[in-house]
Amino acid sequence: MQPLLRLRGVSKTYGQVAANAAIDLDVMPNSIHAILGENGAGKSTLMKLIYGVETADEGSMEWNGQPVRPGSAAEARALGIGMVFQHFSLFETLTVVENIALVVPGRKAAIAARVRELGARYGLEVNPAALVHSLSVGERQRVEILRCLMLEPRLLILDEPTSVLAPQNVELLFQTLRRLRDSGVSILFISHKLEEIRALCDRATILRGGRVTGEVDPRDHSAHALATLMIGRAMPQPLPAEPIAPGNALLEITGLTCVPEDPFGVTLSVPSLQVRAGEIVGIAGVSGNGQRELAALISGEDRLPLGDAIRIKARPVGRMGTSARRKLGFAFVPEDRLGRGAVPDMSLADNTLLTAHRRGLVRHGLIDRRREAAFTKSCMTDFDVRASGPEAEAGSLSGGNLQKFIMGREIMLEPDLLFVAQPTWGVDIGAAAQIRRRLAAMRNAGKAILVISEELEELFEICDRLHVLHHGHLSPSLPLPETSAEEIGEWMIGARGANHAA
Ligand SMILES: Nc1ncnc2c1ncn2[C@@H]1O[C@H](COP(=O)(O)OP(=O)(O)OP(=O)(O)O)[C@@H](O)[C@H]1O
Repeated sequence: MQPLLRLRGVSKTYGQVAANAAIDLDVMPNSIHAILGENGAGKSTLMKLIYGVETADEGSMEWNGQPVRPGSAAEARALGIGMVFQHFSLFETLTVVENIALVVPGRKAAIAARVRELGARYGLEVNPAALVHSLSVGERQRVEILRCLMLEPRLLILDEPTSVLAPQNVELLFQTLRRLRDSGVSILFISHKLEEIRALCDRATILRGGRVTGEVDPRDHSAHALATLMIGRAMPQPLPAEPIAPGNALLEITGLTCVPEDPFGVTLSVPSLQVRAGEIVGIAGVSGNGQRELAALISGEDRLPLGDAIRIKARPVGRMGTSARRKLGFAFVPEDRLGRGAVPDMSLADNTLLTAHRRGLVRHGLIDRRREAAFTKSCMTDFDVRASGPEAEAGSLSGGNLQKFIMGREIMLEPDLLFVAQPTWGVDIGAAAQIRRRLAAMRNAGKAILVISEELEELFEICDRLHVLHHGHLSPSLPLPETSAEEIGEWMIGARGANHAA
């Protein structure tokens, strides 16, 4: 059978980095084909070459047996290739429909109707009239997927589409993808979740250091075997939590209710949340249930009219900005890596300075470049951030490497209280295990950590207690390991607690 897409000897170099080296790839019709590899292995680069947003230095591409060389995304779309990016490409100040109308022809009312119809059919519900900046990361991803589906592609490229979807939506998406495959659409699927790949894909190409190192049917291999093929070494083991008695509450939220100014925002109600020294507390829940609003209030990006509802180290901080809170020994990693976590067109060294300037990197009002470089380098070494050096632009890093850098930078500040949203989003499984070990080590050393994550397994691995956020309401504290995943799942869908009783 003729492949739908055939690549031969495709290479792409950025400066010194061979992001793709002599890649051969055949994507068959009616196939869901995974691309596997560690952070920085070259997966996104390869997809960008296929989608025409980057140009290969060498090699050939055939589409249905015909040589092609898409020079832009529009040309790729005209061929029938669609792509959902890892980093969102939506305009924040436009509505969902307006964003879609930029690439999908038709009247806005008709587009809105299709958004609703496709959303309901595929479990990708989103309000067509909502402004994108008011949407959670998960909801934005839904918009990106919907926009692609509307163009009825023959090949759909999905770069980590499930990283921000709730488990039940992942299953719905998979049903969608299988249906698409059966109707003649092939799918290129990038994910770090190996069980997902085994459940969904019929082919997997493995990349390491920009080269193809294997091609397998993932259904014939265990997740462990796939991981070993991918990273070429054994996985780090979880660090056990030491039995220590938690100390003082370093973060306390009591009786917080907050109605957002944004009409599409979520109203928050947090009766009680405490994070004490020597414990990791998790907040589970499906994205879009108030995580963004809660994170902004805890970090200080949004402020409260009265300070009292949120306390850090017993000080009311509700009216304080982020830098005043950081001065108290607080650090945080926002979920939006490229928007709030890092400035893409600044070097890693300068991005270090954004939050680490207090650690002796600025003296007498002058930046100490040597110390700045040293701090950045040790962050890169410690957290295995693969990039050319401290001068690399943040935006040139692969998604997972940028996440490792931001996590590393904040952990290296040695805060007493660390707050992280989606700590391992987009990070490969080896590096994710490493990050969880670092968080566990901080806890064992008596630090207080609050983690928002959509990955229940991750929360179960590292947390002492969990809360669940549903429709903006925070559940009571649920101890681990006594609480089952099923019980948490019930809180997540509102089958327990106040929302249920109402
Ligand atoms: N625009 C760019 N400028 C410089 N280097 C780049 C650029 N884009 C990618 N690279 C480098 O090419 C390599 C491959 O990156 P790529 O994003 O393709 O990796 P990936 O496998 O998709 O990783 P991840 O799983 O973290 O998303 C990395 O070393 C990255 O730093």
